[in-house]
Amino acid sequence: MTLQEKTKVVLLACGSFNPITNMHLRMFELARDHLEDTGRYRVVKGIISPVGDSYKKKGLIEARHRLEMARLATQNSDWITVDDWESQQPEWVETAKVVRHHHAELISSENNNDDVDTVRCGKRRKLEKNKNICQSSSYNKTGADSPNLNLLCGADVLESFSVPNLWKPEDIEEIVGRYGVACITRCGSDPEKFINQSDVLYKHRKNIHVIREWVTNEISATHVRRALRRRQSVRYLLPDPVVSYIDERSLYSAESEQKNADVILAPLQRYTSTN
Ligand SMILES: Nc1ncnc2c1ncn2[C@@H]1O[C@H](COP(=O)(O)OP(=O)(O)OP(=O)(O)O)[C@@H](O)[C@H]1O
Ligand SMILES: O=C(O)c1ccc[n+]([C@@H]2O[C@H](COP(=O)([O-])O)[C@@H](O)[C@H]2O)c1
Repeated sequence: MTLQEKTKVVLLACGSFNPITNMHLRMFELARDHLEDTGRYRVVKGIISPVGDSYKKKGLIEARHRLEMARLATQNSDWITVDDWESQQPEWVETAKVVRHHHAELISSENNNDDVDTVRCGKRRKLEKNKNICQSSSYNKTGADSPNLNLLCGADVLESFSVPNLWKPEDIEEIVGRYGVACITRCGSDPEKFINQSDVLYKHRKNIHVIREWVTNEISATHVRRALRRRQSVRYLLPDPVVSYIDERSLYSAESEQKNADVILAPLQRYTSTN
């Protein structure tokens, strides 16, 4: 298969990123390697979409800080970018809607003959040095292929599909059926088993790429926040500029961890109240 015949893929990661960790960045690299190793895909862009404050997760600090940390973490990447559309919405937005929004943007960039790979991350000069992406950009202009948007997530998110009142069944169907998922394994997770046990996931199993992280790595934002509260070092768990950003503002404390402590998570609140 020639480069031009490969399907272009954009990876979209939705989450709290409270704060962004090295594992969040690694997810993108793992997924790109895995998809490109199949010989069928070209991963042209990664998007990080931090959730808005109205998600109301316990300990969630303000989106402006989470966005800034994500920007600092990706400032040297030539393909991963941070998008604030989701976090700017006045209410919490279902992930299916976030995926739909980014897919529509992608299609509209293609239709406008924009350079999909560079138009929204503003790193044109750097990207043009990348031969693969440069070739894929010129190919876009022919309109001959249409890009896929895959939701990039850890196995915990896939497994959360079965939590009652957390996800709407039609949203799950849309995400896996219409767009597709790139799922990174986590310690203690068994995504293949989970897919087999779920009728909707099994039906769309060809759209779910399970990507094994062989160097099991349980860096989690929860662990990072806990270490920060205990004044322990988080260096090498997070990019250095993110560590400095947190330290300079003392962003995480016992007090910040109590944010939303008595509030119900937005999706649970929304779906429980409409049942
Ligand atoms: N160690 C990890 N391995 C695989 N996926 C991960 C890992 N850490 C985070 N992710 C994934 O990154 C995405 C964003 O996750 P999120 O911001 O909730 O990170 P988190 O570290 O799991 O957060 P928290 O500990 O606050 O729940 C999710 O899809 C999540 O599954
Ligand atoms: O769309 C939904 O129904 C839905 C239900 C629960 C969670 N999500 C999204 O999944 C992500 C989970 O992030 P986190 O930090 O709670 O693991 C976050 O982006 C949420 O908006 C989405």
